Amino acid sequence: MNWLRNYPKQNYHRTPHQVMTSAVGKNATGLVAATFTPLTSKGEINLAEIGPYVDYLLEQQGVKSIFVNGTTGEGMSLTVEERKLLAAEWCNKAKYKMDNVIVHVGCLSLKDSQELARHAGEIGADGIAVISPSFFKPATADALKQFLQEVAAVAPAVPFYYYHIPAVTGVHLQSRDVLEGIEALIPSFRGLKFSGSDLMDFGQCVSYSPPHWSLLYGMDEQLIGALAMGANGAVGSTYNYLGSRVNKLMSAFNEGDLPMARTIQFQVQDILCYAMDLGFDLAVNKQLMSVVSGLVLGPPRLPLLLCPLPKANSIAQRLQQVLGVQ
Ligand SMILES: CC(=O)N[C@@H]([C@@H](O)[C@H](O)[C@H](O)CO)[C@@H](O)CC(=O)C(=O)O
Repeated sequence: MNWLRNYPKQNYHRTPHQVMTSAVGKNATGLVAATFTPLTSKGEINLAEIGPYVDYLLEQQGVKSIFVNGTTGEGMSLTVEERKLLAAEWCNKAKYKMDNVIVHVGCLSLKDSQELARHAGEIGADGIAVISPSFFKPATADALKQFLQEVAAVAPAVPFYYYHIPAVTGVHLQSRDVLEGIEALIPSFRGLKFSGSDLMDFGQCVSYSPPHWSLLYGMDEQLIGALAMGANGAVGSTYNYLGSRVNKLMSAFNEGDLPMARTIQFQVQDILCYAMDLGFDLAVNKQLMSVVSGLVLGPPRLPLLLCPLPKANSIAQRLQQVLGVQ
């Protein structure tokens, strides 16, 4: 009995971690790196670094799916034109190599979101994701669903994901309310990227979801909790440089080796606690990725400020110490 909220009961008997194939495209599962956007030292997008970035993720981290132009990619700080050029280059370089390229197309303007969604369909993206508008915020889940529906409608053949990240958008609508009846509005709807800490809301989303949706979790520090709730995969910034270790966490979890999965989760937490004590934001995260990977990712875009190198070096050192422990 669902006594938490008064939702109509669904009877999907969903098997955790398994996603059925769907009529529209393929679903994203497993580990997905939310990519940083390479910029030149002058702050222009640096497309030349994208090919090496894709190869780094595949060869050094064993990460086969990416989520581009999202929060980590500073998507909301880029122009529509820049986002198109970046999305096209990520798709081009990942083609035949990666499993999934999901392009985040959310904007404050519905028209801009539609333009990016249409473009993502044209360049062969495997999926699109949309965040809630956050300046004028939707008053209700229905208002948000109308916005999502209008974006999805211009790219009906592209799998669509709703992207929930309340700490950044300030939109605290329950995702479960957003999912209610959504496939009737958006036939291409294929899942949720949930970057919130409310595991009860996430659990209710899993409980409601049909087997052909993917439920992807986005708070890297507590992934194991979401896996226990039935997440099909994870999207996050730290998988850029911790992907190889977190792949082991996922395998351990799937094999029922909870002590191992927990050990790795605690290692991720150790690194993040260390970083947070020093002050951890996207600018620090981006610099850390440059230090760890050797990729030239450049500065963040204003209003974010460049992270001093010694700070990123110090976190990278901690990361090496922690990863040295098997
Ligand atoms: C607020 C934020 O940036 N969250 C990250 C996490 O990966 C986050 O960096 C990590 O859990 C460390 O706190 C992702 O959820 C963001 C993300 O997937 C994206 O870039 O779209």
